[in-house]
Amino acid sequence: MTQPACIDDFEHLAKARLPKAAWDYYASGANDMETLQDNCEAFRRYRVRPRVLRDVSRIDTASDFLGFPASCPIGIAPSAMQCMAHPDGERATSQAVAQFQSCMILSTYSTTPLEEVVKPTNASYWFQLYLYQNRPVSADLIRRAERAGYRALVLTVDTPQVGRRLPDARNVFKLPKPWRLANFPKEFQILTASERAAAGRVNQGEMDELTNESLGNRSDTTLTWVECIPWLRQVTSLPIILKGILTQEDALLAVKHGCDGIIVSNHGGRQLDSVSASIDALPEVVAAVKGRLEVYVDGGIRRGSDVFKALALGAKGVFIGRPALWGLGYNGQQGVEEVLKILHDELRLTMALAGCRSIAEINPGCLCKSKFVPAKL
Ligand SMILES: Cc1cc2nc3c(=O)[nH]c(=O)nc-3n(C[C@H](O)[C@H](O)[C@H](O)COP(=O)(O)O)c2cc1C
Ligand SMILES: CC(C)CC(=O)C(=O)O
Repeated sequence: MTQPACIDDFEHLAKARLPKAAWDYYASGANDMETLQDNCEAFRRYRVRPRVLRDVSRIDTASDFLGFPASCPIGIAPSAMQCMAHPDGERATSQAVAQFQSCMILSTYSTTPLEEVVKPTNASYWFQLYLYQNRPVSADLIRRAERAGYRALVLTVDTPQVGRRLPDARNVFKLPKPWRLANFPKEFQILTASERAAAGRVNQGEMDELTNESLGNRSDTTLTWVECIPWLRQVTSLPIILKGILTQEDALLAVKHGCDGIIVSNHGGRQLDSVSASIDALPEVVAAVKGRLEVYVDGGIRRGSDVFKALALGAKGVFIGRPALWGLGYNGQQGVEEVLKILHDELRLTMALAGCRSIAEINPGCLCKSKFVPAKL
């Protein structure tokens, strides 16, 4: 292949370059990976209803993330440990997003300190948060994110425990040296198998170690609506986005608790296997919130036409997870830029061929459902 021409090409190129354990960590979903597969297939059950003869000589993809302008409504979802994909890791992703003027959500489990990721540009940076039982640790992360210039906090709510990803269990996955979870001091780092043995712990695989017991502080499995959102409101004035909402019931609770946004997401099929594809959960969430907060979606977006479909179903914007990691693994910053550019170009072409000249013109009437799901060529 001389030049990658679509997102799937980046997947193949990155796979050929990355060590197996890193590839498996990025690629895998939970258990039988039904949701992972459905995230992509569900887009194929929607068909576009194109309008013609509408002067599509100028296509405008300008959008915004929480009011901050963006060149198009495609942002980067938080994914942990990006230095395994490329030594420049999160820095490279950030540079690409800055060039592209869109939005990057940085994972708590970044392999680059959060302060070194934000660029002085018009791009938006949001910080993804896992809350720990040891709340001062979380409060400290929030204050650092505020000082560094992050514009929103994204609380991931679908991960009270980490889903079981079988390839990681088989590989006994651990973050390879010299990389570290750069937002935490040394005592929070992941133990190696021998360190675990020395500490007398059962060797149950690194992912279990990483989060269920993890970081010396333990992810807080006791989180509830009534406790954690008011706590967040008390420690920060940044907008709060909940990531991992899949039902109208929880969407309504997000509205009730004064959240600023929702990301409809199943964590890229990595948490509870057999939940709905995110694009299938989107309409009920959009209908429930009735415009009272911003609704974004991630999961399975591999084409500009997928972005178009998500917007038609009411998403304010979309986030991509693995495609950015593939671009990064293939060619660092340039690879992520190419991934964003291809999706942007595809979105623009879809809009032109569907007769939509601006993001505002994309609406539910642009889509219909199809029972026929074409086989992937
Ligand atoms: C390797 C990997 C690591 C991830 N790490 C995080 C994380 O640290 N925090 C988080 O909220 N979501 C995390 N996610 C989930 C993504 O933010 C996003 O929901 C998902 O990747 C979207 O699906 P897609 O990969 O099909 O685009 C991760 C996903 C992947 C693939
Ligand atoms: C360390 C993990 C919990 C990060 C994550 O969210 C993931 O791997 O999906």
